[in-house]
Amino acid sequence: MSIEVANLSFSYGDRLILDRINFVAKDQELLSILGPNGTGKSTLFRCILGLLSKYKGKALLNGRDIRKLGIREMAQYIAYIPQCHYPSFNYTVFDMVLMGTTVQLSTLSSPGVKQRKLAESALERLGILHLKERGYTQISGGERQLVLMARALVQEARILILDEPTANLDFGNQIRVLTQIKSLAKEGYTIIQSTHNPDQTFLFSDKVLAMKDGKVLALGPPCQVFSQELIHQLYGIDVELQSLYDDKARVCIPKSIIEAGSPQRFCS
Ligand SMILES: Nc1ncnc2c1ncn2[C@@H]1O[C@H](COP(=O)(O)OP(=O)(O)OP(=O)(O)O)[C@@H](O)[C@H]1O
Repeated sequence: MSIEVANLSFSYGDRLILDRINFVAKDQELLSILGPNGTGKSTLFRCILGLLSKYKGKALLNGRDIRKLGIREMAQYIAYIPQCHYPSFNYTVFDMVLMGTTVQLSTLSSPGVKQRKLAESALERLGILHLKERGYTQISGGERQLVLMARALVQEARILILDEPTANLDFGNQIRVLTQIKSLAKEGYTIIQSTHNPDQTFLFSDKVLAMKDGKVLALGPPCQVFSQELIHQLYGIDVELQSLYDDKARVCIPKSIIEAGSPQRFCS
């Protein structure tokens, strides 16, 4: 399954937010979108999902205009995890996940043994089976994010669009979730995520789209895209980019902090 965005531009009123965005995400690919706050990442997702439809250019799913897909068809292909999610009712975690299976069911039928097993195994895969009977509104923000991830998995859509999936997670869960996301891509999913962490983006992504002020600054494999200049362009921060483990990892070290550090703090 592929998502292609071609010359997509979008404005809120007369304020241009997205300016001729182009990229393709294919199956077995984890594409990470990196860019400062307010640069248009969520807006881009909302355009791709057809939640904002008055854009110029194209957003295509396997060559088809996504705006022409019905809601049900869309849910069969694309699962979306937004940045924030506030349910109005305190469903149990298990029911929240089970709701993700409804797209597989015909009208008026309810989830059965197969769907319940799917929900259990998704909770297990993400290490949150112990939360199963808890109320969704009574768990932490990070735990909720993991539940939404489980719900996206049981939807069995082959394209995942994830808006900052690790934003509220502790370091261990960030790595666990990114590892799961990466392994889903290897299994054949097409995954597009937004992120604010350059080091993790380098480590986990197959492709990176760097954007600022609604424009694409760079697009390509992390080893080609990542540079000190790019980080400076994106965030206005001077970094030293340290390459580790035969360039399997690159770590951004803010120069100003190192240069200003006292001998005591840095134990030298
Ligand atoms: N409904 C709206 N009406 C008008 N402007 C909006 C609306 N939603 C977002 N914006 C503006 O559009 C721009 C892009 O917002 P968007 O949420 O897409 O950025 P983002 O890159 O996802 O940011 P972040 O990393 O902080 O989540 C911002 O300047 C934002 O203030």
